[in-house]
Amino acid sequence: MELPAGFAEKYSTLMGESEAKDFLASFDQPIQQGFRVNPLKANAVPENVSLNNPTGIPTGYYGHVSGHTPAHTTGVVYNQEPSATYVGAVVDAQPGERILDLCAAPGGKSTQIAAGLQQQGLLMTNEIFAKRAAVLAENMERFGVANAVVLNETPAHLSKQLANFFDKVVVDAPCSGEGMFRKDPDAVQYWTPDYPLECATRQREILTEAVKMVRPGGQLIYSTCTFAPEENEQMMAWVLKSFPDFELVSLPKLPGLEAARPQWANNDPELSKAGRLFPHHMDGEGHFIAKLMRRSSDTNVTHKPARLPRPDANEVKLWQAFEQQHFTQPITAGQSLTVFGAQLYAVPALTPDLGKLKVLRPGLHLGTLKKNRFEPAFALALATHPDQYRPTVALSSAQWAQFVHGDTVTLKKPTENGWTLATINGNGIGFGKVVGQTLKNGYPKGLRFLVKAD
Ligand SMILES: C[S@@+](CC[C@H](N)C(=O)[O-])C[C@H]1O[C@@H](n2cnc3c(N)ncnc32)[C@H](O)[C@@H]1O
Repeated sequence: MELPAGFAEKYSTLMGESEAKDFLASFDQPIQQGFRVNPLKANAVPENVSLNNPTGIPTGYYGHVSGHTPAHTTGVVYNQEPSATYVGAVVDAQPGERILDLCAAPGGKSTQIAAGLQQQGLLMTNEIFAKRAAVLAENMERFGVANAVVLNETPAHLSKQLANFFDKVVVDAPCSGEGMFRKDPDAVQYWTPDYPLECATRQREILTEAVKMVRPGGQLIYSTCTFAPEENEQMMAWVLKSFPDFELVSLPKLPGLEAARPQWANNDPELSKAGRLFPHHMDGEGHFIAKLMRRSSDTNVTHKPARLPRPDANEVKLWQAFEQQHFTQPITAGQSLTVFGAQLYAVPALTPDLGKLKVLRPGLHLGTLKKNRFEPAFALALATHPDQYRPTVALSSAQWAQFVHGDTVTLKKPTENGWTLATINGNGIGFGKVVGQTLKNGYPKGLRFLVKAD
C-alpha cells in the first residue's frame, strides 16, 4: 500500500526502525473482517458461517455475513471489524445502566452496548450528522433494541441538558483514521502530517462536553481508530490535566490488547493503563481505548423525567387493544408512551427530560395511529421475540426472499387473519397482514432488496 508522505518517517521515529519495519509491513497484509452475534435474538448463530473467535469478545467472530441473509435482516449479526469490538467489551454495559454513546453512527458500539444492557436501563445514542443518525436509528431497529433514545445533536447541546446524568459516556471519537488505512483508502487520501493535530482539536471540544455528562463515580470510555499519539496518549494526558476529577483505570485483559505508550506523551506511567491494538501484533486494525473514572463527590444530581407529548385516551386505547390481542404479556406496562405526529413510541423508563434536543427516536417505535386502528411498526417486529406474540408465521427461505423483496407471500395453509409476525429461523423479520392464505407485505419500502441466486 502506498502510505501518505511523512507517515512512515513519523512512526519510524516513534517506534524505532526495528518495530516500525513490522508495523509498516502490516499495511500490506490483508484485513480481517469480523461480526458480532446478537444475544437479544433467538438462535443467535448465523447460518453458513464458521465461528472463529480468538479475540476473547464473547459475541465476536472473524468473518463476514452478507447484508442479504436472514441472519443480517433479522438483526442476528452486526458486521464489525474485530478490533472495534474491543471497545464495547471495555464499556462492559450492565443491565440497568444509563449509557450515552456520543459519536455513535453507524452503531457498532451502540448495538454492542445494547446487547450488554439486555433491554434494561437506558442507552442514549447520538450522532451529530443527520444522514448518519438515520443509519444509526435503522441499525438500532434491526438489532431489536427497545431501550434506546436516538438523538441527532451536538455534544454541547447534550451536555447542557444532561449534565452529570450517565453511568457511562462513550466517546468513539472522529479521528485521523490511520488504523483504517487498510480498510478504507479514503483515510489515506485525507492524511497529512498535520491532520492528527486538527483531529485532536475537535476531540478536545467533544471531550470537554462529554466529561460534564458523566455522573460522579461514573466512567468515560474514549476510543479512536488511529495510531497518532496526539489523539491518544497525548489526549488522555490532556484530560487528566484539564479534568482532575478523572483518573485512568486499568482495562480488562483481552488477547492482543497491549498497554498504551506513555513515552509517546508526557511519560506519565498512568497512561499505560490505556490500551492499544496494533495490526503487527494482532489480527485486526489499529485502535486505542481508554477508560476513565470520575471520582465520586457529594454532587447531588437530580433530573426531571421525560416530558414528551402524550397520546390522548383514544390513542392509548387503540394501542392497548392491539397489545392485549397480540402480546402474551403487556410489553409497555409501567412505561410512558409518546406521540410524534401519528407515530406512537414507548419511552424507556429512565429517560430524562430531553428539553429541546433533536430526537430521532424517543424509544421503541410501536406503530402508527390511524383513525380507529393501529398499525404496528417494523421496529416493534424486530424487538419482539416470537414467543411473545401471536399469530406468527414461519417463512421458508424462498418466502423470506419474497418478503424482503416486498412481494405478497402465499402461505402453505390458511392461518389466523390479522397482523402477523413473520419469522425466519426463529426471529421476527417484520409484520404483515394475513388474509386467508395471503401474507400482505409490511417490510419497509426503503429496506427491500432482491435476493440474488448464488
Ligand atoms: C469513529 S466514528 C463512530 C463510529 C461508531 N461509534 C460505531 O461504532 O459505529 C465517529 C463519529 O463521530 C461523528 N462526529 C464527527 N464530528 C463530530 C463532532 N464534532 N461531535 C460529535 N461527533 C462527531 C462522526 O460523524 C462519526 O459518526
